[in-house]
Amino acid sequence: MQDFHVTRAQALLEHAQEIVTPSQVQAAVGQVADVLNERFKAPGAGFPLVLGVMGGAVVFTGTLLPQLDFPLEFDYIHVSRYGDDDRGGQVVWKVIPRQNVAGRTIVVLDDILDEGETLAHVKQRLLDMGAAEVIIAVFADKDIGRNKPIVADIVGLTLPNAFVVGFGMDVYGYWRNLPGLWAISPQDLKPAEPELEYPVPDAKAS
Ligand SMILES: O=P(O)(O)OC[C@H]1O[C@H](OP(=O)(O)OP(=O)(O)O)[C@H](O)[C@@H]1O
Ligand SMILES: Nc1nc2[nH]cnc2c(=O)[nH]1
Repeated sequence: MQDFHVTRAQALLEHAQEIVTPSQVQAAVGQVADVLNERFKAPGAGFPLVLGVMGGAVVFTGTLLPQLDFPLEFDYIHVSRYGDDDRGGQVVWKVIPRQNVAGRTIVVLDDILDEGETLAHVKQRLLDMGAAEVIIAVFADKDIGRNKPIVADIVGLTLPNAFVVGFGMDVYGYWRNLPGLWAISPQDLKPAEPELEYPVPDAKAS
């Protein structure tokens, strides 16, 4: 069983292409830190609650936090839309915000803004809970060639429209630990579900 995972993980990486080197990754995180430090350096800029969106943001969050030089409070939320798949589905909350967010400035950290469904949902939930301001900072924004339901306030780097792994991002649970970013070969992604030609009859009717 363990051999199966090792072989599968290695095969996925063998066909993948490195698109962002580890040093480019670090430079992008540094840029996000600079923008946040500038934003919160002024006296009276506030005491933000920084929320990392687990699990993908774990590496981005851990790399960024020590580069922030202003007083902050940290916690995490856990939301998933992809699970172990390479396509998004419903947004599933695993850990909701535990700190009181009412009246606070919240900085949300996530690894990637892809179709934007996850962060649009997160932002709306925080605003519904009374957050005064929600600043969205993402390590990467994917260029998907169409409008998204949310725009990030701070972006480390922009990625081409490919399924990427590394720096916290996984493919089928593998390779969150890579220090650079790799584009998975389309041949290794699951084929799309075929469109149904006929509607499935409702089992409860009849
Ligand atoms: O913009 P979207 O299309 O909504 O996708 C972006 C989300 O997808 C990833 O999470 P995922 O659901 O894969 O969970 P994970 O963080 O545990 O990997 C990533 O961490 C973002 O939160
Ligand atoms: N690993 C990974 N997770 C994602 N979630 C949304 N887009 C992506 C992606 O390109 N890679």
